[in-house]
Amino acid sequence: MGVRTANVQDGNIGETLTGLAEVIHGRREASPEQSYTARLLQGEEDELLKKIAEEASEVIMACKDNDHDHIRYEAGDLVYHLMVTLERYGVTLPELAGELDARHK
Ligand SMILES: N=c1c2ncn([C@@H]3O[C@H](COP(=O)(O)OP(=O)(O)OP(=O)(O)O)[C@@H](O)[C@H]3O)c2ncn1[C@@H]1O[C@H](COP(=O)(O)O)[C@@H](O)[C@H]1O
Repeated sequence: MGVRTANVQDGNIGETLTGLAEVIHGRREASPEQSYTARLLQGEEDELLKKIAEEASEVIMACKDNDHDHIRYEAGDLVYHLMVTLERYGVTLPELAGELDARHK
């Protein structure tokens, strides 16, 4: 596990995800030597897909430890990698929102 994020304050999830999606989209044209995100977007498909499974496992382990801060940290890793995956396969956040809204009863 890496160093956990210190002094985390609540944010606005819509603004945060929208901003992060824009940064990730911009990394499509970035140098893989300089950007981890660019490597995930432009590199081997399986490297990215393996990260989803790995990060999901880390969330599960943090939950089994019932460690609040660790769950938040690993969920951040999982959401980031999921967003890179959505970018790579062309699924937008508005589209995802529509999918979730369509389920709302
Ligand atoms: N949100 C993230 C983000 N979350 C996680 N990561 C990276 O994802 C990798 C996680 O892989 P690992 O789980 O193997 O890493 P680890 O920390 O050693 O292991 P664990 O802590 O998960 O156990 C690390 O290299 C993290 O740096 C991220 N890398 C980038 N971003 C965002 O993407 C933007 C663009 O970053 P570049 O990739 O540098 O272009 C950044 O400004 C950030 O906003």
